[in-house]
Amino acid sequence: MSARKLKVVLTRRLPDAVETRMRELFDAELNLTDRPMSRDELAAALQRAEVLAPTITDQLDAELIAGAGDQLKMIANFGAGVDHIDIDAAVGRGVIVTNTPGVLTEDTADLGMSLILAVSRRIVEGAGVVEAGRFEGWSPTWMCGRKLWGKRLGVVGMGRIGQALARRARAFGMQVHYHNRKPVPDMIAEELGATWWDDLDQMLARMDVVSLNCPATKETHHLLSAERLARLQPHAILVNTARGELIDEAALVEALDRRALFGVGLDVFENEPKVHPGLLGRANVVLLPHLGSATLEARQDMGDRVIANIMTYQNGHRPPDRVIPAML
Ligand SMILES: NC(=O)C1=CN([C@@H]2O[C@H](COP(=O)(O)OP(=O)(O)OC[C@H]3O[C@@H](n4cnc5c(N)ncnc54)[C@H](O)[C@@H]3O)[C@@H](O)[C@H]2O)C=CC1
Ligand SMILES: O=C(O)C(=O)CO
Repeated sequence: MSARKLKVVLTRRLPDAVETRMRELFDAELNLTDRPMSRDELAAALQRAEVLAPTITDQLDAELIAGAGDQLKMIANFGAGVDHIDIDAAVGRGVIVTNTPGVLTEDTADLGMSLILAVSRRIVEGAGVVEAGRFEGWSPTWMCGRKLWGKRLGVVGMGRIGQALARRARAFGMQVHYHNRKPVPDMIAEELGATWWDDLDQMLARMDVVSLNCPATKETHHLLSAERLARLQPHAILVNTARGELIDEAALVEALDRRALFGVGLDVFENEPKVHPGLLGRANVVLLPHLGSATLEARQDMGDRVIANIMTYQNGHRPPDRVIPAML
């Protein structure tokens, strides 16, 4: 391939070092305002970019992709999840889509474990009591949460992050169970002492903690429907660091109203950044603003990964993180 630099359009600010490197390597157009692009702005960017480098909040649906100019060759996503991109539409037009898996795995798993700990041990609620000056002294029966040691964790989606979470949970003495499209290789199952459940409904009914770690796809939309939420045990904890669309949020609020769960920890929401009002103000619900990959290190690594994908393409090779419809 020629030494000509590719025209790369970034939809948001990225870490400084990533932007600097992008400018060195490519004909990079930065979004210095950091204001998310409107649909019209995205459509216009798709008319001039050879490579669009969007983030997970840019909705690139079939209509937008169909309207892209012929110069568009690649969508190099800053983020692991690609549910905001119509992959079929892109691939159908010969546009390569890449993402940034792996480099945010440990950080997102840390956050998942933090949510499990925060909900089970009532950490946010307890901190609020002290902060409000309402701590009146230790009591044998006050503010008791749930023990994790020896309890069952059910991971839904035993991929990179699911496995990294399972490793952490093992260190906390939990027994690992999982539901995945297919069982993980024996070596990994053995390392994690993990039990595979073909039937999600059956697994949900037996877990003490359930963590969602699969991508948002047509198949996983409202995977935790009202019916499935009703299968959870009343002492169960539900944590979601994957995508909000996996849970029917209105049904979750009803389940919380019925005290059908011990507690919930969410990093992602169905209509992000909107949060269902019924989730707010509850002592047993911990809500975070989509912080899974929010470490300086992960964000730098994600940027490096975007650059590696574009560079590989610019050099005439197959980008390492190419997303193909069959993977989803
Ligand atoms: N909160 C945050 O900031 C972050 C959230 N994420 C989300 O986490 C998701 C998972 O990321 P990775 O672990 O890196 O992906 P991955 O591709 O390594 O793992 C996903 C797993 O889910 C499984 N899966 C897919 N469909 C399923 C279904 N219908 N039922 C059961 N299992 C199913 C796959 O077989 C795979 O094992 C991403 O797609 C993204 O949406 C990723 C990074 C950060
Ligand atoms: O990468 C992703 O999919 C996220 O949700 C944020 O890093």
